[in-house]
Amino acid sequence: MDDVRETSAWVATHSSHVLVDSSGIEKVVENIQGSIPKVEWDYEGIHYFDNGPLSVQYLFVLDALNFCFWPDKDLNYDHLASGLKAALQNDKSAFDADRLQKYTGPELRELLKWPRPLPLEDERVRLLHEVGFELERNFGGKASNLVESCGKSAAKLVALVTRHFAGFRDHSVYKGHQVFLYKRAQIFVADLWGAFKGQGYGEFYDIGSITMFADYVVPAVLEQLGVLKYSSRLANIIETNNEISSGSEEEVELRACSVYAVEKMKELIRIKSGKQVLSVELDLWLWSVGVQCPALQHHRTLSIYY
Ligand SMILES: Nc1nc2c(c(CN[C@H]3C=C[C@H](O)[C@@H]3O)cn2[C@@H]2O[C@H](COP(=O)(O)O)[C@@H](O)[C@H]2O)c(=O)[nH]1
Repeated sequence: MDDVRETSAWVATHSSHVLVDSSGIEKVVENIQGSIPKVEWDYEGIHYFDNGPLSVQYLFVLDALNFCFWPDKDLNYDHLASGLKAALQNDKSAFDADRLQKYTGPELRELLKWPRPLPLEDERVRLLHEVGFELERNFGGKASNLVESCGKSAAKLVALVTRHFAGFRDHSVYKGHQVFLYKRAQIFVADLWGAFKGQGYGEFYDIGSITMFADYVVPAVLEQLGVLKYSSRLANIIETNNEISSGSEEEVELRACSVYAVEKMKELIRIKSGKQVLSVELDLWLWSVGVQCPALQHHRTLSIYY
């Protein structure tokens, strides 16, 4: 994803609140000695997988809703992944394109067995409708057709998803420049690659083109590792759990600097050890470290993008 890589680098070199510290990157790379801890996709055992097109439909619905869990302190990503899995096991047609277009907020809550309104519930429902509608209109109702039309190219799939599904168009304007982060579109590709183990619907000859997924967990991990440094004002906002608005300089810098830092880390691993790791692999390692550390404080932005 050249757009993501290039525009994130632009932010990192013009940033005012977040600094990517190259000595922090060097320390991390030294510590891991050329091999990042291997984290298996679905190490938690929470995702639906049957090795067929229904798994693709599941992952697309999952990533359409894969954002903003923190406003409910008891809700997290695991609830979404396992809730959708149970819903599908219970009713194989639950994610058919026509059904997706009809869900209401209370029905979605019921599907996930969540006892109260979900954060940004109206947006979640709107995005489900969009997925159902666009899949039906352009892809015969099936996410597997969308994937098949990309000729095993991750970059093409991200481009196609962001072209057809407005909710996946994760971008901002920063200091007058358009910045692309495409977190949910890219994680959909990574989820396919991980779930299908690089085969079938998960085979992408250019999986190396995907960047890390700029969410709210990985930036916090990078800060803990000394890779990101925050201005004292930004550090204070995060420590006191104050919200940061979507599209603000601070928010775009937190996300874009994370993409840039992971790209730099990948480059340094290659230089030091000759090993070619993928941003997807670095991301899953960093993310799994973050979610296993409940005390880690992350930035809080109300956003449909992550
Ligand atoms: N960078 C990055 N961000 C990720 C994921 C995943 C899940 N990936 C699955 C794929 C295979 C594995 O087995 C994982 O289960 C979720 N998120 C983001 O985290 C946040 C949720 O945090 P909390 O509220 O604490 O649950 C939220 O922004 C969500 O969008 C990832 O892999 N990378």
